[in-house]
Amino acid sequence: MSALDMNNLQNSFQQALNVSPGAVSTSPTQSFMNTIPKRLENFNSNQKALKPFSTGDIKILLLENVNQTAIDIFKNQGYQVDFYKSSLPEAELAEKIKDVHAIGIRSKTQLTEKILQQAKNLVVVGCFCIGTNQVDLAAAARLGIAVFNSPFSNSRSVAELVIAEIIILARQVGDRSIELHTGTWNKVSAKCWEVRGKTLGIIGYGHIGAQLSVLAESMGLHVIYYDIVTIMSLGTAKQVSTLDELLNNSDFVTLHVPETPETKNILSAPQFAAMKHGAYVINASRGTVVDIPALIQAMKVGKVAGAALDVYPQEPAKNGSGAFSNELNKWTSELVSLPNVLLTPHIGGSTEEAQSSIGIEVSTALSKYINEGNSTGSVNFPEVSLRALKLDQENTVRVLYIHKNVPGVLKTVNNILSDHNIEKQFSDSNGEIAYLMADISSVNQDDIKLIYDQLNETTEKIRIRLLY
Ligand SMILES: NC(=O)c1ccc[n+]([C@@H]2O[C@H](COP(=O)([O-])OP(=O)(O)OC[C@H]3O[C@@H](n4cnc5c(N)ncnc54)[C@H](O)[C@@H]3O)[C@@H](O)[C@H]2O)c1
Ligand SMILES: O=C(O)CC[C@@H](O)C(=O)O
Repeated sequence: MSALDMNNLQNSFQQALNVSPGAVSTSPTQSFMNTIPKRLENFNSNQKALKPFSTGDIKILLLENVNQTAIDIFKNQGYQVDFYKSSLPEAELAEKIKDVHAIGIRSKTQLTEKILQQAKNLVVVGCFCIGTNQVDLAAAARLGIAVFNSPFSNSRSVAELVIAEIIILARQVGDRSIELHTGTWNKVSAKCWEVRGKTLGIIGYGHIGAQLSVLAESMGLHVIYYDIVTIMSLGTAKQVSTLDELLNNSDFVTLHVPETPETKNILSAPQFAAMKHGAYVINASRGTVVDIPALIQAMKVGKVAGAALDVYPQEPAKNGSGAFSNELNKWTSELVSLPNVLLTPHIGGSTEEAQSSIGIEVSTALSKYINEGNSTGSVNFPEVSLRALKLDQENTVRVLYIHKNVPGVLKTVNNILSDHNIEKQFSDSNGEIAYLMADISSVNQDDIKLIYDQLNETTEKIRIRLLY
């Protein structure tokens, strides 16, 4: 197809884009055509650089100080990048997200259904972290918005922090350091312990729990773990069948579970009562999993001898003095007054290594989804991908059709596509939605307009994207 044809097609689809914003990504504009030589350096010689339209049209909003590696990768794709070091207040987020095609967040930004419904052009969300509880995944799927995260790039960082905290709590290093910073020399060994031979209880034996298990055993700790699924143990770690069994037998209890309705206050007064006297509690998962007022009470009576917290029910939107206060969590001043309490500002995954690999991993996944429709690794979409189109496949269009997962859709869609030459096709479903990807060859400008118009009339469509 000539560049002139592309332009004509672009213009006609631009009207479509205006009529149903976000319903279609159209052919590349002339600006895209001019950038093909540059883009080809990213692809092997005969792979076609698939773009929804001129990448200069793609707008990406990055919040919460997403790593520079991601900014570089998106800019290298030619996308427009709008970057903020912090999360945004809801009203400002609603304004900024209105016309972007992709948004990158970390753990603070809440992408509710209400916010997502206002993002008319949004096709993809990147959680530059592990947790995805901050996104209404089901609502995103219903709106045809794919969500990607980084499933384990910061697991090691969290595990190393927890190992450090086990020792710091057992030796009361935090208090000794604070005392010495203020001139007090307090050389004591009372209630200070080696960790070798002690028992670490891990609640949630996933990526982080397992990493921690190996590190803990190398320090001479015995490891037991509780999980809602049966998981093969590493080393000599043992899975226990109830949470109570873990609590009764652990000297250190650490939480590595996601934020779910079931994990809310998984440690509260009854659980603290079930613990060994003088046990230690570590939480680097989500702030909602520990009932902190109950923890404070357990510490006041000596049942819990120390605690390390990296996450909190409410956390500041950005760095700054005075940000962590009773206004945010009413028990703050009580918590900070307790001895042997180690508080960190959600830095479990905050290492150069973790943030750099997360930036690369998630930005690459988003770029592949925007440019090729590849949803492999998505946390809320069917995982669909097709091999890349080749440069010599110039009259081929890639159809991306996200639809309600109801019977009869594939028949309708294939009736539309089978009037043309379907070179390859793949579809899969996941809960309420399904995703079909098809490469249609030997098409001209009229064919593509017809395919779009016919698909756009189907009642089950959620979102259509056409890529060249
Ligand atoms: N502090 C930080 O900076 C930081 C960094 C990374 C992850 N996190 C948090 O840690 C959590 C865990 O991370 P991960 O990568 O190990 O996740 P993961 O999904 O690999 O592992 C979570 C484990 O918890 C188990 N689980 C779920 N519900 C449970 C329950 N009710 N009781 C017991 N076990 C349960 C799961 O079966 C799974 O094995 C993430 O969801 C995230 O919220 C925090
Ligand atoms: O980097 C963050 O803000 C979140 C880190 C962590 O909680 C995660 O979910 O990976």
